Amino acid sequence: MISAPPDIFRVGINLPQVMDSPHGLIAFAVFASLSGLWLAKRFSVAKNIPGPPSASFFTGNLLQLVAPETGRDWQLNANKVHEGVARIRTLFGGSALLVNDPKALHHILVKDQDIFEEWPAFTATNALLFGDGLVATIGDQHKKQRKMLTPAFSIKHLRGMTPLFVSIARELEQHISSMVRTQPIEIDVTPWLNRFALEVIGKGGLGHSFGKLSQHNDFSAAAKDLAASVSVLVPGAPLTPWFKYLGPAQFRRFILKLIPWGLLQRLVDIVNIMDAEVHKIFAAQQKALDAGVSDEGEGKDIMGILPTDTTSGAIARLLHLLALNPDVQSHLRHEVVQAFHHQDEAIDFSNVSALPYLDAVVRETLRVYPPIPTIFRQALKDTVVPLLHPITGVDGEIMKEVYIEKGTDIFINILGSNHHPKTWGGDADEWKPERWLTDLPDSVLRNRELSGVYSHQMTFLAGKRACIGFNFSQLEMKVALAILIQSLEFSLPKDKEVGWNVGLLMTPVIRGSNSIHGQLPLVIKKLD
Ligand code: HEM
Repeated sequence: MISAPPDIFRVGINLPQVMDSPHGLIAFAVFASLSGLWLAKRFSVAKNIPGPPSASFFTGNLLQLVAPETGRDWQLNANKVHEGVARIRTLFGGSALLVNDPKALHHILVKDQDIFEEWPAFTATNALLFGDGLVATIGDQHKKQRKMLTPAFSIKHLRGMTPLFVSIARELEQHISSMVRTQPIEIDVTPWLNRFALEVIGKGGLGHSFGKLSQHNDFSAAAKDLAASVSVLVPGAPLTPWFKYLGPAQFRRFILKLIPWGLLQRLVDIVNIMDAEVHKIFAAQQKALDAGVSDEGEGKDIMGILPTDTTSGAIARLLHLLALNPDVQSHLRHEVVQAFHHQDEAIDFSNVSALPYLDAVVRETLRVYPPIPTIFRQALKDTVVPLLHPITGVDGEIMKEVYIEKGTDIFINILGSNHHPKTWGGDADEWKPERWLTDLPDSVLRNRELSGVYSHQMTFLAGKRACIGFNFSQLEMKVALAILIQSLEFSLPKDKEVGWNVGLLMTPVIRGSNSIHGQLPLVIKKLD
């Protein structure tokens, strides 16, 4: 088993600390010169658009944006103070736009989606880590791959997969129940939820089991560490498109192995573990196909999608909120027990999707706490983007639209969009499941600019690159909750405070542990 050196995931590995070590300093110098060239053209971007003051010439506002403990509030406030479009500072005086205005987002993600493409650093990083799958491609190649994958996420397909989801959730419940049978105990639920989500994607998507949920496996540990490792390396992301010019994959791996930086080495290990497992899966599938074994109904055509911990993070957030709000937890348990009477076979796609309170809890959780807070885009040419809510420029001019130069980086503020007070009202920041049980305000229902694929929110984004798995993930969350909540009660540990760190994904951590390694300790009691 390959495991991470203990201090790799400490919060302290951020840009300032990297610069404290000789290796970090050399890496930073290379990074700085390349990034300087890369950013030279960006000094003039959107000068009249107001934004927060730059915190540092070297890193602008980037370290505030991704600061583990405070980044979430910073992202929310930046768009509250500076309304729907804020100019933020990036590396070496460069600028980018942080956007949450509904009309601007509609243009960027839907209407003018061909002008705003994925960040090259994002697709390049995905290509380097996972190969040329959907998340690493753009343009026609992306369109083609997406068209091939879409049927695998249809409602018809998900209906067929529901019993499989139920049986995996039941396996999870049984393992947890066996640990808490005699008395309530504290359990870190993150590895369990991660193995659950992996098994759901493995069996549901690839027809492949990653092993028993009760057993540690390297792949699941690698998947769990992946987002944390990549998040810490985000400030170096502009370098990744250059990295492919270093030579073939074998050579690049050789070069990486020479760099004595624990975090990078862990990332190489993670990629190697995933690569080996994916090759095993391909070989097994090829064998099955050669033997004429049908894969119908198991959704093996979701091949190429890497399992992520977005959904396991969302389930963790749901359990944490239920532990924080025992009344909501009891109400939810009552609804689910009434509907299913502890009988797994009573659960199907339609009835688990239609439970009003379960649905409200899930929608509100995804709105207030989107697992991915920010997504990046880049303008491929000069363009003008209209605003729903005009802003006041630095020179006092009222701006109903913003001019965006070719090459401008756009930070889609998913979090800020879901909390927009002019859309969701003055209580937008509050977690209130009951908001979904009454009529939503006109500012939501009659707002044609709210183009998110899911429930008027940006959580799964909008347009041609919106999350293809959002129905899959809804089903997974609802089935897991419906099974766990019937027989288990979740409460908070007395001696630990859980916080959620910002990164590429939101990650639960124990406050004061100084680690970004995901942990969510909950006290779990078996109900009679
Ligand atoms: C709560 C859980 C999830 C959230 C919040 C989420 C969110 C997102 C977001 C925001 C994007 C857009 C990324 C971008 O444009 O750069 C995305 C893309 C994607 N998601 Fe999800 N996702 C979730 C679960 C899933 C699941 C369970 C699957 C697969 C089974 C999945 C598969 C994908 C794929 C393949 C893409 C790329 C789509 C494309 O480029 O066309 N997601 N997701």
